[in-house]
Amino acid sequence: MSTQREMKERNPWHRPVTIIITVIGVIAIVTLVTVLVIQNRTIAQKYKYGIVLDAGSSHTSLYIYQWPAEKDNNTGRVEQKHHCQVAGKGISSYTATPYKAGESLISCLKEAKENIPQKMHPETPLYLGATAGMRLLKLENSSASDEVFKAVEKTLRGFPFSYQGARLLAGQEEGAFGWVTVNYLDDRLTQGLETTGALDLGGASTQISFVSDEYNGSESPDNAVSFRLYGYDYTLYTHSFLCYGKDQALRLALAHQTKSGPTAITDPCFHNGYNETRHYAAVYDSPCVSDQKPQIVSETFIHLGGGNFTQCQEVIKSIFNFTSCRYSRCSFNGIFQPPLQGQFGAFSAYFFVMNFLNLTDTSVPLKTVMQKLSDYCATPWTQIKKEHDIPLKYLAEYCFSGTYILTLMMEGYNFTSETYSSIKYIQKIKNSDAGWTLGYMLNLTNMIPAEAPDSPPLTYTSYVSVVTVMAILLFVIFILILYSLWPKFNTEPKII
Ligand SMILES: Nc1ncnc2c1ncn2[C@@H]1O[C@H](COP(=O)(O)OP(=O)(O)O)[C@@H](O)[C@H]1O
Ligand SMILES: [Ca+2]
Repeated sequence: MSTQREMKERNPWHRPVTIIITVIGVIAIVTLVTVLVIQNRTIAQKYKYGIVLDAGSSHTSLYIYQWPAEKDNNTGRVEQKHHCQVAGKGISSYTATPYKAGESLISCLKEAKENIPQKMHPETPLYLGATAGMRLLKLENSSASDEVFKAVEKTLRGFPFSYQGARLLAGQEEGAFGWVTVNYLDDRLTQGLETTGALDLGGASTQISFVSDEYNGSESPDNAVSFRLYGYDYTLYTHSFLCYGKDQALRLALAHQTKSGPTAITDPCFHNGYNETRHYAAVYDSPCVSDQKPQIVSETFIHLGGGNFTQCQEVIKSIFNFTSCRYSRCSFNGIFQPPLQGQFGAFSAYFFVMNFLNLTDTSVPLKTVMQKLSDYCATPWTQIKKEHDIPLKYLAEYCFSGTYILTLMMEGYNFTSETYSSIKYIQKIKNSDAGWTLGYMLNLTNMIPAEAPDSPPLTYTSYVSVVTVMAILLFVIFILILYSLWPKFNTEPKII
């Protein structure tokens, strides 16, 4: 009995005061860690938003981006939250009724209102950028393009967002912002890693953008875009070929085949059995081909399919001009291009077309890719129609588009069977679409700083772990000190 009492008295853990201190200590640590975690999480859950409308030649898309509010103006990841495809054609097709170009955007803007918390609407920037369709319209009829912009602006101003303007993007901007998007999403810019080139194929224009050690902007300065991003300097080579998007390239190919004004053509880029009557006026209704219009023999011609990949390649080659180059080297049409360098991301129509054709795997030898495409082009139209349930207008064009893509890359840009594997067909990177819109918004909101921002030395997880471990350690030390002093505490009451 007395030994038990002695032991109890010697062991401080049996004293109520020790138990109370321990409980208080544990509560303190739990509270500290909980406060840390909750405090940080509440901030991280608050988002800011931005909206960009991509008014392309074939259609308009609305993108909503979001980023954590406290990482504003910092390296915080901006990501795509929502995408809405506007019904109908691109805004440049509404020349006869410009107000309808504005109206066409309403349903996507309403969707945007639903996808962004109401209290954030007034501080959400809203941008519209128009590309090659509007570039062509401006060339053709500049007052019509002004009317379309006015109509679109009127609609955009009618929404509660912070309207930042609707404008025509220059080809260099379209190429450069596509490059920024790809490299931002791949996290190459903050790290100063070797960048990825960007290949964008639209309906009316196509862009190529990459960094080459052999290009500093002195030769053909129009192709240079210089940036300082996160403390690293870049001089980008970029070029946008107007009329070489896949829809205008098809017009160029048709124009080449109807030079003499025939009543029928057998087009090797369309399937055997394909047979459509086309109006000369419709084919030549674009500034890309209007000057090549033959003296009209008849109003229409019959467009027949020949289904021959090799001959299709020859037709497509003839829409490129390789004869003149006043620089050290050129891609085509006398446009300077430095040697290709590094990896490339090929997006928008590059992806749609190659994905449809099941040809996105670039580790497959180019010869095999060409053989598969050749087989596809040689498949009769009746069989193609049976095998695929998509609108016939699009279905008919995949042989042409696939052949155009390979010819543009190999003959136009000078990729080889060796460098073909440096191309990756991409649609999205980490859930955000590859395209110029994200880069455009990052630039206009100053979200990519020129200098590397001062980042906290620890990541969030390491920070919480260090604080927790330190708190526990301090508590243990405190208890040990208390324990070592305990005999003194105990002796006095014993004497009494
Ligand atoms: N699912 C798809 N399959 C094939 N082509 C597509 C698909 N979706 C979009 N496209 C094509 O991608 C191109 C997009 O071009 P767009 O951005 O509208 O023009 P631009 O960039 O020249 O202004 C168009 O040729 C359009 O037909
Ligand atoms: Ca586009």
